[in-house]
Amino acid sequence: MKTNKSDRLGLQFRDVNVKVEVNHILKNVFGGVEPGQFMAVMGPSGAGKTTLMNCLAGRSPVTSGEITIGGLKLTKDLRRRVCYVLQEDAFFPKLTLQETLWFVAMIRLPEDIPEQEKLKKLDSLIDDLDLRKCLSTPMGGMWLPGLSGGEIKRASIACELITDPNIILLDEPTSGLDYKTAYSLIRLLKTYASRHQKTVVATIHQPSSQMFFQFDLLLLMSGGETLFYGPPREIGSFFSTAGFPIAHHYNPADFMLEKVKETAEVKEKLVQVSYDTRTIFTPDGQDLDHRTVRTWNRLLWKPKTSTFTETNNDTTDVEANLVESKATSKSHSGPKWATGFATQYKILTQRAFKLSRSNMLDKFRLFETAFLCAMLSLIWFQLQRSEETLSDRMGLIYYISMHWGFTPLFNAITSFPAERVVIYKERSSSWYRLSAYYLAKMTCDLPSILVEPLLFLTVVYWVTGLNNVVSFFATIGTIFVHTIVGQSIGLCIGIYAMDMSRGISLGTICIMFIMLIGGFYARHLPFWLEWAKYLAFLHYTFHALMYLEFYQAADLQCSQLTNSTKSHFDSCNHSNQTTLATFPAHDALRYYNINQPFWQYFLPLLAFFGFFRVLGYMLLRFYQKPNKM
Ligand SMILES: Nc1ncnc2c1ncn2[C@@H]1O[C@H](COP(=O)(O)OP(=O)(O)OP(=O)(O)O)[C@@H](O)[C@H]1O
Repeated sequence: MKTNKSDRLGLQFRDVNVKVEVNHILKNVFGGVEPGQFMAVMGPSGAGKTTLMNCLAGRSPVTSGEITIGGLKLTKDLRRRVCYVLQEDAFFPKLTLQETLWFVAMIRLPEDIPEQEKLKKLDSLIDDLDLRKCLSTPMGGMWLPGLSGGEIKRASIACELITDPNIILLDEPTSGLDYKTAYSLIRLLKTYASRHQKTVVATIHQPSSQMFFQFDLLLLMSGGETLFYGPPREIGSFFSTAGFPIAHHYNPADFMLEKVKETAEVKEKLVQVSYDTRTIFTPDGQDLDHRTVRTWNRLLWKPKTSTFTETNNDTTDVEANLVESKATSKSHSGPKWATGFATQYKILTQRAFKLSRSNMLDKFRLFETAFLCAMLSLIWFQLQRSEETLSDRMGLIYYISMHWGFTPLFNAITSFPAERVVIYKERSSSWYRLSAYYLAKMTCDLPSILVEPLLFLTVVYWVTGLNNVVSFFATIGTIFVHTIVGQSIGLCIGIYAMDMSRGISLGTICIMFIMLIGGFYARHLPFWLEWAKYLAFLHYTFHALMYLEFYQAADLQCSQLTNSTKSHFDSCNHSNQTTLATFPAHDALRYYNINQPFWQYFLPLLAFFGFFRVLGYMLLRFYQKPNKM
């Protein structure tokens, strides 16, 4: 990969303050890194490392201070030149590394780059990050074995490097890795930074001494302040000045982290020395002028006893960079997303299909459907068309409505929190439009949620002896819409709860409410609760299916009457026939108070579908919005 001068952008920050209410989290933090350099940010827990990284990435606002890239103030446009690899790696466990990287390349690289070129770029990145041998391994997760910790971390880095950013920020890239893997990751990043002239900043916890001296620069923080900023080899003289010389055999990283965590007096002494030894070096002896890149570049700690004075680039180079980077920044102020809506939709749909293919062919779910078919067929086998079996017929129809409304509702509640972390990460980095993701998800969920009711109805409808062919197809159509409504409500609950157990509790309340007022258990609700049935989608489906069952259906047999019993149907009571008396099926509709035409039950279902789909989108957009600049 060729690197031209304008691709070389350094990162500088000074007087960075972050206050949250009364907490002063960052206090006048400053530092800088040049292209080709690797700066490690270290400090004890709570020192403010992550807060600083969030600010440098433009994901958290600073209360005061300045962050510049190549001499330009960090703006939304320039943020695109910065990538941020988070500590948590969030991937879909079932996708292979190849599928994951392919998705990232296709969605994050600009539309005008031909696919072949995108794949070439990806190929060279795979080699740079040594990922070739595990391309066909699943990403893996808690329940699915997959990539190793080091490979996952390199995959996370690859997902960010694909866009060729100038500044690479990494939050604890080595945490959870063993010594050897951590060391080789740092070596790999350092080689990458110097080969491609990238600026790398990473927070690091407890590096080995071998790793410690790999860093070009070290920013040591404590209590939100910068204690030391300079090359790691200078840390010894910093601590010596403070009266805490580092023993030869000691790992300097361990030593400094232990020291800053010691007593309040030790910490105070270090802060004091930090201020006393702080000098700002300008090679030509000019007064410090923070407004120029020249001084930014030379803003280094210089312990008074130290001979350290040099940084990597000479001044003229940096100035040249500034001019070129300004031009580059203008040329990069394009649209917010690398790809258009149609491409995003296509790529997201392909990924969602890959993810849902296992659901569609899930043996357990197919077995569940087969078992249910068998149970219902046995219980309601070839129901007689008679007055006596009316309530059985109604029970069967209510069960079908309940099952195909509540199963997708529950599946959707649990499906969304499972992908929340991945979607959150991708949206935070503006990989795609929310609308493209939402539409793709809707499209891909359809086959997987419609296949099972189709199989189920094809068997159960005929085995139990429901109405006729026309009614069969209308029933399938109604159940499809009903299933999608159930899934839409489940999605809303899942998005709102964003947590599996909260979602399940909310879902259970919702299901109980819908079930009880749906029209089967209580045909006559108290007058003050009558309105509530209109909120239950099950009410409409149940009535629509009842309508389809008794509309233009064959007559039903009357009950055997005695002198003391009466039928619910006039035709039976007035019949002179002693055997085989029948009544018209539409009398059953009247008996159950189903007096509206079919469309009056069906249209509200469509309205439910539209309402909950829009609500789900709104919740994602405004209620579960990722943090952005
Ligand atoms: N939104 C917030 N409101 C109040 N305090 C906060 C907030 N965010 C962070 N802090 C506090 O600021 C301090 C710095 O947090 P930060 O996460 O940056 O530390 P860190 O150095 O990254 O720690 P670790 O190494 O444990 O991840 C902590 O004491 C933390 O409790």
